[in-house]
Amino acid sequence: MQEKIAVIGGGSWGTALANLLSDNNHDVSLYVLEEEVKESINKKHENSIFLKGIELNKRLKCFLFEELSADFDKILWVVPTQFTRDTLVKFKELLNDKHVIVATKGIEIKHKKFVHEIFEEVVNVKLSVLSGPSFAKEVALRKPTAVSIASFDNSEAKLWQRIFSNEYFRCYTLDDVVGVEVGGAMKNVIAIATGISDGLGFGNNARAGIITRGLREITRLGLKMGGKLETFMGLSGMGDLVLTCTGELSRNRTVGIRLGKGEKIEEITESTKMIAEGVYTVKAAYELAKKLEIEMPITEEVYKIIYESKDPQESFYDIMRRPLKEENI
Ligand SMILES: NC(=O)c1ccc[n+]([C@@H]2O[C@H](COP(=O)([O-])OP(=O)(O)OC[C@H]3O[C@@H](n4cnc5c(N)ncnc54)[C@H](O)[C@@H]3O)[C@@H](O)[C@H]2O)c1
Ligand SMILES: O=P(O)(O)OC[C@H](O)CO
Repeated sequence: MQEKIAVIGGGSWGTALANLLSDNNHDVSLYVLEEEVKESINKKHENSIFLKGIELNKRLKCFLFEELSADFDKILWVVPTQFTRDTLVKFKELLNDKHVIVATKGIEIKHKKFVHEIFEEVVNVKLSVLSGPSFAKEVALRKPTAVSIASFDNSEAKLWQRIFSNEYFRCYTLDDVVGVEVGGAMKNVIAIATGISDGLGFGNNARAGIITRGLREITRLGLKMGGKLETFMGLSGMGDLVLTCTGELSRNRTVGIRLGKGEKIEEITESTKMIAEGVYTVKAAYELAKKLEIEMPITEEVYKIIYESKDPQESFYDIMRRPLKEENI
């Protein structure tokens, strides 16, 4: 069935998903912040700022945020985490009671909330989340991709599964919103760590060690937050972690490589309009781990490298020199 869908957030991921939904013959309106993004999509069928060089479905229409109306009952949210609360407050009246799916990944620094928690605080909607190993560029190029869609209400997850799935995009449903969100947010932090390791010239052994011990940290936090163990072994857990820690398209991994090679975080973030969510999530996660008394040594060192200018090499040897322990605790 053809659906009328508003996509809010015209970065690379919002654009790629709006394009996918247009491929699925839905009537899609993409709402963006930047006038130049609107112009570029409507006139050239390309997002020349955030997804340069990829031809988009010609049926996709683009509008500015302020043009959003109450005319939609299905909404895809792809605004980066740190801007989600303020943007949501602006659109609150238009979103209440609607079917909303969130594809944003991260933890809010100010309130240390995951994105579904921000929604729960600000609006009253039927909420689902979409996450998993999915680089925007590959989805926009229609390369095969598999993701998770989670909702507290199984019929909502099934609704979005039908809307999104096609021959190049396969969606699996589950009920573990918390587990999916923790995996999606925290893999960005661990990807920065593997990038730093590679930037320092450490090898494959180090990268595999960080991925595996990183999954342990993610699982520890996720279980404490109420997520389910099996979710961390799935697409939004291990799947996205492996992709982001090893894929050359990852912005988070790239930030890490540049840090490992000695660049300062300010020069890295100022050099691009794209958002590497892990840079912000790590601060929230570091503080959350302290509050919840969870051991997260990789997260802690990434935090210190970014926010306390700690020498990356020293960080890695500090991780290695910790008291020895059993693996499965
Ligand atoms: N790009 C990917 O491959 C990918 C894949 C899966 C999930 N995600 C997640 O999707 C979310 C959106 O990221 P993206 O990759 O589409 O963005 P992006 O990095 O490509 O672009 C930056 C986005 O930030 C927006 N922005 C900047 N300032 C803003 C403000 N003040 N208020 C509101 N919006 C503002 C821009 O309009 C733009 O949409 C992130 O949580 C990201 O982790 C991205
Ligand atoms: O480019 P990154 O590091 O933001 O990762 C993008 C996606 O989250 C990968 O699933």
